[in-house]
Amino acid sequence: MSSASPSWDDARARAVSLGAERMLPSRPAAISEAVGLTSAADAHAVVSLPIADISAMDGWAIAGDGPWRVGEPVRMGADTPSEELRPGLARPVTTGAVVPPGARAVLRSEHGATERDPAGAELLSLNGSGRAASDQPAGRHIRRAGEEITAGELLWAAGTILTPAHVAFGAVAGLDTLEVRPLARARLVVTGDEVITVGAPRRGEVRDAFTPVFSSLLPMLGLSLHSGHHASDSHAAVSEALQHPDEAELVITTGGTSRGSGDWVRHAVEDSGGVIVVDGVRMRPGHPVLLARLADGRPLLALPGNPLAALVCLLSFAPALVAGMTGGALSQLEPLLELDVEPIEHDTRIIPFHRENGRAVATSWRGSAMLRGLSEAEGLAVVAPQDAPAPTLMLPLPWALAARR
Ligand SMILES: Nc1nc2c(c(=O)[nH]1)N[C@H]1C(S)=C(S)[C@@H](COP(=O)(O)OP(=O)(O)OC[C@H]3O[C@@H](n4cnc5c(N)ncnc54)[C@H](O)[C@@H]3O)O[C@H]1N2
Ligand code: MOO
Repeated sequence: MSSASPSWDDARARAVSLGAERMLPSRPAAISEAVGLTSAADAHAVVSLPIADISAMDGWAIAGDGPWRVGEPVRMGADTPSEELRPGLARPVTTGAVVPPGARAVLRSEHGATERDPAGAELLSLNGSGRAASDQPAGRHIRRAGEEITAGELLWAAGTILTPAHVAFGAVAGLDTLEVRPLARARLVVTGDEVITVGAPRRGEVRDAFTPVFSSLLPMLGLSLHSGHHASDSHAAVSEALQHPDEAELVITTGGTSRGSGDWVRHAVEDSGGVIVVDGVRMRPGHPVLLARLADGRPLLALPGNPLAALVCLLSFAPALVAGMTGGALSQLEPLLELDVEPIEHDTRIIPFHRENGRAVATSWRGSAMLRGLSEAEGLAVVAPQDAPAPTLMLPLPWALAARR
């Protein structure tokens, strides 16, 4: 970490700007493929919801006062009733059926009873519970056309990350294709001569913590894993890995960020014509993290090798890069009340926490090489430094909801 290292907040803002230099091009996508992508344009309802006045209950559309003479059932589908329902008439409807013009209300099936008159016509009257409920004021159980949204109204704004709820809403409002920005593809470069990828490590080795999780973790952050590489701890190997041309829009490295004899990322960036944009961050863990613009213009997020530090930095800065690349912004973090952690002087502390009896408790397993605390965590507490006091915030874990039942 150099003396010019930014605060955690400043580094996140710089990551957004770095990403915005390489905004992803937009493309049309089928709505069924849009969850997790970013909307590149404002989206508008094609139809009003509901599209017509429809019944909210199974029962009868009624006009005037009862008893009512019962006509043909209204059928579901595009063949909608056009004939005026005159006072004294009723037509059976199911939930969602278009009510005929002239209908005053829908009488739900529990509240009416039918019988045949001597001439064989079907007559509908309120039954006991219908009379007790006095349930037929005008408009009762009719969902009015456009009561949720009208055709042409905004569904969501450009820059929105599309959730299953957006996609379901867009589908019922008549959309088939959306203009989106796709997931940015990341090239992952894991460095370290001691890092092994299978089996139990021997003394002096460590098992790679990152390769097994990045392919599923990156999509939770708006990225996809384009390719994974393992580079040994040499200037040549790390330089080659950083300069390798491919379709990835950004590069993520792990390890080799500090200033030891085996740490080559900083040199490899600079010697190949890249520019370090953030040289360490005033945060613990994770202070050696780097952000750079590679010689070919692609952003680089260089994560420290210690596993907790690396994942904390990934969760801190990858969403910021993605926000920049997709024309979005970082959302405000929620305050995390009642967490008892001492701030430190200059650095933001980021600590996994879980809840015990409803209270947030910081993990004891908070060492930057430890994953034990993170594996039990519900979120990360972001504790502002003493020299810039601010409320403790919660950085969500993207997998936390999926881990609950
Ligand atoms: N003289 C100093 N030494 C260190 C400082 C410092 O400020 N001055 N900072 C320490 C901190 S904090 C961190 S974090 C690390 C960052 O180091 P690097 O990014 O250079 O990472 P490495 O040295 O390559 O590895 C650190 C540690 O993590 C293990 N590791 C690496 N890759 C993996 C992997 N894929 N899976 C699991 N574990 C991994 C590696 O074996 C080391 O134990 O620097 C400190 N030193
Ligand atoms: O900053 Mo290091 O990342 O504490 O482990």
